[in-house]
Amino acid sequence: MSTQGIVELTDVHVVHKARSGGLFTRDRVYALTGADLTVHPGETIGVVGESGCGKSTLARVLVGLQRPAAGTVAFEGRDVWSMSGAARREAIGSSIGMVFQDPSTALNRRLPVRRILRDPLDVQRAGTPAEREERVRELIDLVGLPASAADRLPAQLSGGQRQRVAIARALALRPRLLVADEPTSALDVSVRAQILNLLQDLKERFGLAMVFVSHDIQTVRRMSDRVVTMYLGRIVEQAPAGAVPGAARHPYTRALFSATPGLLSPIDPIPLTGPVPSATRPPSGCPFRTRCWKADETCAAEMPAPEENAGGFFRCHHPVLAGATDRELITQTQENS
Ligand SMILES: Nc1ncnc2c1ncn2[C@@H]1O[C@H](COP(=O)(O)OP(=O)(O)OP(=O)(O)O)[C@@H](O)[C@H]1O
Repeated sequence: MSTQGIVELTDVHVVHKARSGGLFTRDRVYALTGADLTVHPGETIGVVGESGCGKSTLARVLVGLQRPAAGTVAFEGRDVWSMSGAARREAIGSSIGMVFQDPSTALNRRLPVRRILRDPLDVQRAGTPAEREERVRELIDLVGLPASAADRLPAQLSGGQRQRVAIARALALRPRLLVADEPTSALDVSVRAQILNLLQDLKERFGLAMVFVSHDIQTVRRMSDRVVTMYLGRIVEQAPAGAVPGAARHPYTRALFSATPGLLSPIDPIPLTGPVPSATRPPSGCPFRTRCWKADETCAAEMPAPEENAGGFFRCHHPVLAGATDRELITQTQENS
């Protein structure tokens, strides 16, 4: 795609101080390493990977909440971390909204919904006070809440209604991109589909781009145009969602997807053996090598360079065959173990 991205990450690294028992230690957590990602107008990117692989960190970098240790984050072509704080907040507020996992903690519990939704409009001085009131009414309607919700406190709403408020707040300033970090995982199973449908409707209605972080691979695949696979702080593959898992070349993407019931032929999943290494001491070379049935000394020596595939890329010295079936992969696994 040649259009300018809404957000563009170039070689972004995030390193945290490690904590143990609430105290900082001398260790470093390599939460994000060398991330390159461009979010184009109108597309949905799904981010998958096991717990702790850096999905939330990536989401926080994309919305300007996390300053990288190195690399650049450009919004609409402008490097946001070289801007003043006020200019950055304005650039972020006008282009990106974020929905967090748990609306109970993301919303100010002392404020009624009307105030929660007015807050971003007041901060950015968006229109006259009367226009802001009108926008609040419009937002409540947009997310399918009754008008009476305006006067309620978050605690007086259900979990699903609270997440609708959080989505309305994220949309208040008419962003071009919505970043949703596990937006349904704190909700009752019965309302998850409604929230996903709402996000999908809003995306289509306003032509929003969306970055969708989830543990639920089926949902990611259904909602997304492009799937980004993360492992231990690295983006190891990007592929068109419709082509995953068949065209995915990274063994980790294949293993993740093969463990999802209903996606591939119903045979044993490709085993992911061994523990996930610590993000404070990632393995040399390819981070996945300690769990990969194809790893050899090359994998220990160097991180694979990105290789183009199906409109995306993968980073692997020994990629799986495009289109290989589960059974072939399992056979490869057995032959190589
Ligand atoms: N503020 C922080 N201080 C120290 N370490 C952190 C901090 N935030 C994240 N980490 C660590 O960075 C790594 C990436 O965390 P992140 O939350 O981005 O992963 P994730 O894939 O979103 O995980 P999950 O799916 O469990 O939410 C993990 O090892 C995590 O423990």
